[in-house]
Amino acid sequence: MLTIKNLHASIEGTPILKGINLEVKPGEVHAIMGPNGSGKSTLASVLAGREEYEVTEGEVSFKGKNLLDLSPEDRAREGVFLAFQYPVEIPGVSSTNFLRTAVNQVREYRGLESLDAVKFLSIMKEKMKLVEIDQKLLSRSLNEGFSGGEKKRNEIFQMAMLEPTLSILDETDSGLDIDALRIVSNGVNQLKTSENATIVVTHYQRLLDYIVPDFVHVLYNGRIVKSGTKELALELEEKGYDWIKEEADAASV
Ligand SMILES: Nc1ncnc2c1ncn2[C@@H]1O[C@H](COP(=O)(O)OP(=O)(O)OP(=O)(O)O)[C@@H](O)[C@H]1O
Repeated sequence: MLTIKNLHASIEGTPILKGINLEVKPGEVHAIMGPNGSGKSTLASVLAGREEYEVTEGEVSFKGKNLLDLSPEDRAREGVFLAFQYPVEIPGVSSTNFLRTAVNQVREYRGLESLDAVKFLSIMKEKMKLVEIDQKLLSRSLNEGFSGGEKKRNEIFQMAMLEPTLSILDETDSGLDIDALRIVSNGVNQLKTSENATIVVTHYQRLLDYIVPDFVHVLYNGRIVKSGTKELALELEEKGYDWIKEEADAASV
């Protein structure tokens, strides 16, 4: 579904991603871990098409198309969803209106008919249960004044509504209380099918007890320097990153 080959990307002339290779197949969950500043959010942003980043080398194919050729909007329409590390506030636009527009745009792109208000609200009610989100929150301006945890929960609610093929969750666990972590993770798990895939960027092994990954990758200095199964996350929790940094630094000399 997603094939990343030798991806290099820079921001303001500074190289951040220095040759990422990754293959994600339908039905898989991949966790990306790694020290602060290693490039995890940059990778998520480059995949979503954020324009501050310049891809200087490499290829990304998504469902057989060249992802890098598509605008951020078309990537979303194709089914790429990025849950932000810091969700943006959009004053004056209610979550409900924002989502109805987004959902209908995606449906139009996929050749499906638009949802009228009644149908939209009934789907919304069903998905609200999934992430236990309050209706009151959704009638407020998008993310405006939402607590950190409410923003994250709302991101997963948006994901539930948009039914993406590839979801990229950038530190969705940060700022969540213990119950919210469980609720958000349950939501992600229930949205999992054999056709879609998830990339979870996280610092904490704890999240991976809930969202169990098929693969864990360690990003360091703009490259994936180690990949393994969920046991790798446990090993990192126990041993930290120094041993991986040493291995990677020794290999690059
Ligand atoms: N405008 C910029 N100019 C130069 N360097 C930048 C710029 N924006 C980001 N960076 C650098 O890019 C590197 C990668 O950042 P990124 O946010 O992708 O890391 P991360 O792995 O997600 O980190 P964290 O775990 O702290 O969230 C960091 O060293 C950061 O300082």
